[in-house]
Amino acid sequence: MPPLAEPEWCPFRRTVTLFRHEPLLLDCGTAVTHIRVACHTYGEAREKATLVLHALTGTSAVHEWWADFLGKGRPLDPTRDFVICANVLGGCAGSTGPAELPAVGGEDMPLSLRDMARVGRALLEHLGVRRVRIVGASMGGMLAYAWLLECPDLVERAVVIGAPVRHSPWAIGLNTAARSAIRAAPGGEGLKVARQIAMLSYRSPESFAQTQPGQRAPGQPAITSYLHHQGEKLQARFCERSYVALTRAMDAFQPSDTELRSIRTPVLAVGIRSDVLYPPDEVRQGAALLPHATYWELDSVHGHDAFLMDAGELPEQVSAFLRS
Ligand SMILES: CC(=O)SCCNC(=O)CCNC(=O)[C@H](O)C(C)(C)COP(=O)(O)OP(=O)(O)OC[C@H]1O[C@@H](n2cnc3c(N)ncnc32)[C@H](O)[C@@H]1OP(=O)(O)O
Ligand SMILES: N[C@@H](CCO)C(=O)O
Repeated sequence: MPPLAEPEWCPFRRTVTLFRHEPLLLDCGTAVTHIRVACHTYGEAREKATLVLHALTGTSAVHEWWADFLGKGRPLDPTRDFVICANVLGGCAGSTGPAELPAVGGEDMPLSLRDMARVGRALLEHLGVRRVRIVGASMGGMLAYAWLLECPDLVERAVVIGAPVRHSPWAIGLNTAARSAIRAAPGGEGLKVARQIAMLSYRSPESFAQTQPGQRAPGQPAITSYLHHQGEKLQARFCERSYVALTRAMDAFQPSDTELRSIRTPVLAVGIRSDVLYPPDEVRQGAALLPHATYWELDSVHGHDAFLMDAGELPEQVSAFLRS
C-alpha cells in the first residue's frame, strides 16, 4: 500500500528507529544484541502513552490501516494522547527480522510473543514512556496478553480485539498448513497459498457470499480469483521467514489458567460474532479467566477481519473503555 499523505491532525507523526545495543535474553535462551525497532509515533511525547499492537501482517503505520481508530475524536487521538506503534521483532516492516538473528539448530531462531513485549519495554524506555494503555487486535491482541504477563508494571488498561488467550488446536492447525505450504514451495509461491488459507479464516461464509458471489470471468468463480489476488498481494509485501516466525510465536503462546488469573489489569476483550478463526465464545471464555476483564461483541458478518473493514461501534467502545 503506498504511504498516505500526512494527516493534518497529526503534526508530530514521525518514524523512530531504535537500535538496542545491550544484550536482550530471549525465551529460547539466546541473548541477542543490536535489535532494531521501527515505530511510528503520533502526538506529542508524554510519559503516559497508548501503545497499538499490530496484527500478523500489519506495520507500525497505523494511519495506513486503522483510519477508523486514529484521529481527532477517535480512540487513538493524537491531539490528546501520545500514540505509539512498533513493528514486532521478527516482522518485516523495519524491525529486526529472522534473517538478521542468529540461527538456532540450523533453523531460524524461535521467537515468542513475550520476547516481542520485552523489546517493546526497551522501546518505551527509549521514548521516556512510563505507563501505557494498550490496544491490540488479532496477533496484536495475543501480544497484549503477553504484555500483561511480561510487563504488568507498565500497563494501565488493555483492549484485546478478536484474540484468544492462547492459540487453539484449530488456529495452530491453520498455521501449520500455511507453514507447510511455505516449506513445500519456498521463494514466494508457498506464501501465496499460506495467505489464501489465512484469508478463508479471516472472513466468513456469509461475508464471501455477499462480497464474492458468482463468477469473475467465464469458468472462474469470483472467490478463486479473489484468493489468487490476495496471495499475490501478500507475496509482494511480506517475507516468508517472518510469516513462519510470527505464526510460530502465536502457536507457542500457551499461558496457563493460573498465569491468566494473576493478571490484575482491567481488560476489554472484544469478540467478533462471525469470527471463525477465533470464535467469540473462545474469546469470551478465555477473557473470563482474568479477574478484571469485561467482554463486548462486535456484530459483523465479515468475520475476523471485521476489526479492519467493518468496525461498527467498536471505536466508540474502545474510546469509552480507554477513557473510563
Ligand atoms: C491491528 C492490526 O494491526 S491489523 C493489521 C493491519 N493489516 C494490514 O495492514 C495488512 C493486512 N491488510 C489487510 O488484511 C487488508 O488490507 C484488509 C483486511 C484491511 C482489507 O483487505 P483488502 O484486500 O484491501 O480488501 P478486500 O478483501 O475487499 O479486497 C480488495 C482487493 O481485492 C480485489 N478483488 C476483489 N474481488 C476480487 C475478485 N473476485 N477477484 C480478484 N480480485 C478481487 C480488489 O480489486 C482489491 O484489490 P486491490 O487491493 O489490489 O485494490
Ligand atoms: N488481516 C490482518 C489480520 C490477520 O490476523 C493481517 O493480515 O494482519
